[in-house]
Amino acid sequence: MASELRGRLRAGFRWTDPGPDTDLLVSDRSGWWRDPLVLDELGPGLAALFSDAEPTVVVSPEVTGFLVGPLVARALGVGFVEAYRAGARRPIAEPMAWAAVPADHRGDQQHLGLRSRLIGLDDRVLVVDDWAATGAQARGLYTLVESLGAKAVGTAVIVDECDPAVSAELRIRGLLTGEDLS
Ligand SMILES: O=P(O)(O)OC[C@H]1O[C@H](OP(=O)(O)OP(=O)(O)O)[C@H](O)[C@@H]1O
Ligand SMILES: Nc1ncnc2[nH]cnc12
Repeated sequence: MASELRGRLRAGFRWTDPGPDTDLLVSDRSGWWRDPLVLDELGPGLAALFSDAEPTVVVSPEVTGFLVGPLVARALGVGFVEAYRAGARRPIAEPMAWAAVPADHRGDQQHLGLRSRLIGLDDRVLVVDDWAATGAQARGLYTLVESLGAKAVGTAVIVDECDPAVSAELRIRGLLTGEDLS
């Protein structure tokens, strides 16, 4: 099952050239969501990366994390909590906890926040996202959930292109590496 899922993820991914203003290619992940087999298998596939960790809740950053995180929560039989990027929308009128995110793969500094009543002292949090590049989102979310007394058990991503030392430090596990998509 995992190898079929990996094959579909590789087949559904494209690097896109956005034009002459930049040398950088951008990732087109839309083929993943368009493939019913990927939608069906992604949650169980990512959940299996942490079958040993007994998470009690999944936390994901907006915006692509809001798509992937609930699939994993469903597979684990646990709930899902949204982590919002500061400034991306109107303020949320409920008590929030915030943490700074170190500069990410774009070099941007951000803050991520979640509704503080949704994470408890006994929670074992699995961070889920589509991609880890520098590990900045994972690092920021660990700071955030640990500020609420919870434990961060690790981060499950579709693509892990972090330096291996960073992946090991942050307990990031992925279905694909950057090389799988080159
Ligand atoms: O490991 P890092 O350096 O933190 O990078 C990983 C983040 O980058 C992407 O987010 P992006 O800003 O492209 O937003 P998206 O959710 O809209 O795809 C991806 O979804 C991760 O959240
Ligand atoms: N979606 C993405 N998230 C993080 N790093 C990337 N590098 C290229 N595409 C990316």
